Amino acid sequence: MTKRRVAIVLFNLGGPDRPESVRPFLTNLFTDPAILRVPGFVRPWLGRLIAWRRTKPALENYAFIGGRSPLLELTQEQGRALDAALAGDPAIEARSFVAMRYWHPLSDAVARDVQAWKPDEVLLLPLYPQYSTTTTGSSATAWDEACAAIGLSVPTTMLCCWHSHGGFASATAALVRGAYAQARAALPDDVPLRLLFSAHGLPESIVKAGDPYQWQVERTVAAVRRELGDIAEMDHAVCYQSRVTPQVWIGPSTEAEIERAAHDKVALLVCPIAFVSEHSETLVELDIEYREVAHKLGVPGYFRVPAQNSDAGFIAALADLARGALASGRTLCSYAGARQCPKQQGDCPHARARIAEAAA
Ligand SMILES: C=CC1=C(C)c2cc3[nH]c(cc4nc(cc5[nH]c(cc1n2)c(C)c5CCC(=O)O)C(CCC(=O)O)=C4C)c(C)c3C=C
Ligand SMILES: [Fe+2]
Ligand SMILES: [Fe+2]
Repeated sequence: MTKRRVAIVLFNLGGPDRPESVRPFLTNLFTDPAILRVPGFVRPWLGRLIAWRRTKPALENYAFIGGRSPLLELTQEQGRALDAALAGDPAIEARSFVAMRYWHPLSDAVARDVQAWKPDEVLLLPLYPQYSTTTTGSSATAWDEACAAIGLSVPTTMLCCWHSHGGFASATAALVRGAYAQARAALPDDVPLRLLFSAHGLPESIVKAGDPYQWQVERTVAAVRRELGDIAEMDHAVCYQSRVTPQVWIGPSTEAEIERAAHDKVALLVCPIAFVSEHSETLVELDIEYREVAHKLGVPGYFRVPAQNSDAGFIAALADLARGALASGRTLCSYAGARQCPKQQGDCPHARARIAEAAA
C-alpha cells in the first residue's frame, strides 16, 4: 500500500533568536490585525510604537534566559518526537514542519518547504490547546496567505482546538501529580497547597467579541482536574498572566492570586495551562518574577508544574489528535473566512475533525 504523505504544520508563536530580534519580533506581533484591533491605517504606526515601548522590558526578560527564546528548539523537538510516534503508521508518512507566527521560520518560508516535500495532504496542528483568534486564528490566516502567494494547493485539515482531549488532559495531570508530590515533600504537613492554573491573558474586549479562548481554558482545567485522581479535590483557581497592554484584560490576574495566597497563608503550585512548551512566560514570568512576588508577600511556598515540551504522554496525545483528524474523513469545520472556532461560546464539536481544504 502506498502511504499518504502528510505534512504536519505545527503552529506556534515564535520568539526572538537573539537580542537584536526582539524589536522586529514585537513589531510583527503588534502590527498583526488579530492582536491590535484598530483601523488599518493606524495599525502600522501604533503597532511600531507599542513594539518600541515593549522592547526594553522584553529585552530584560529575555536576558534572564540567554537573550533568546527557547521556543523554536523545543517546538522542533516536539515535531521530531511526533514524527517518531507516527512512524509506524501503515497508512501515512508524516513529517512535521514548524511555522512560527512572529519570528522565523515564518509561514511563507515553511509553505515553500512543504511544497517542495510534495505532500498529498496537510494537517495544521496548532500548539495552542485552546482556540483564540489571536493565536490559532492568526496563524491560520498567515498560513493561507503564504499558500496563496506560492500557489500551494493541497487538501488541508486544521485541528482548531483540543482543549479537552483526554490524552492531553491525562498527560498534563501526570505532570501536575509529579510536581505536587515534590511540593508536598518540601512543605511542612500543616501548610496547605493551592493549585493555580495560569493561562496567558487576553484583552477582555476580544473575549467579549466572541473569542472562545477563556471558555476553553476553563474546559481544560476541568478536564485536567478530572484526571488528577486523589488530588482532584485540592484547592485550585484559574488565573491569567502576561498582561502587556493598558486595556482591561481577563482575570483574575496571576499576581492577584499570589496576593490571595499570601493572605490565606497557602503555598502555591503553579501550572501553566495554555502553553505546551517552556518559554519566557514560564521561565521568566512564572519562575522568576512571580516567584519573587510570592516570596516578598510571604507565600509559604511556590512551586511550578513543568510545561509538556516533549513529554512522552503529551506527544502520544498529539499523535492521537493527528490520527483522529486525518481519519475523520469529511470536512466539518471550514475555517475559511471567519478564522474563528465555529462554535464561539461553547465546546467545539470539530476539534478532532477534518477541516476544509481552503484551496478547494
Ligand atoms: C496584546 C498582546 C498579546 C496577546 C493578545 C497575546 C496572546 C497570547 N499569546 C500567547 C502565547 C505567547 N505569547 C508570547 C509572547 C508574547 N505575547 C505578547 C503579547 C500578546 N500575546 C508579547 C508582547 C510577547 C513577547 C514577550 C514579551 O514582551 O513579554 C509567547 C512566546 C514568548 C517566547 O519567549 O517565545 C507565547 C508562546 C497566547 C497563548 C495568547 C492568547 C491566547
Ligand atoms: Fe475548535
Ligand atoms: Fe502572548
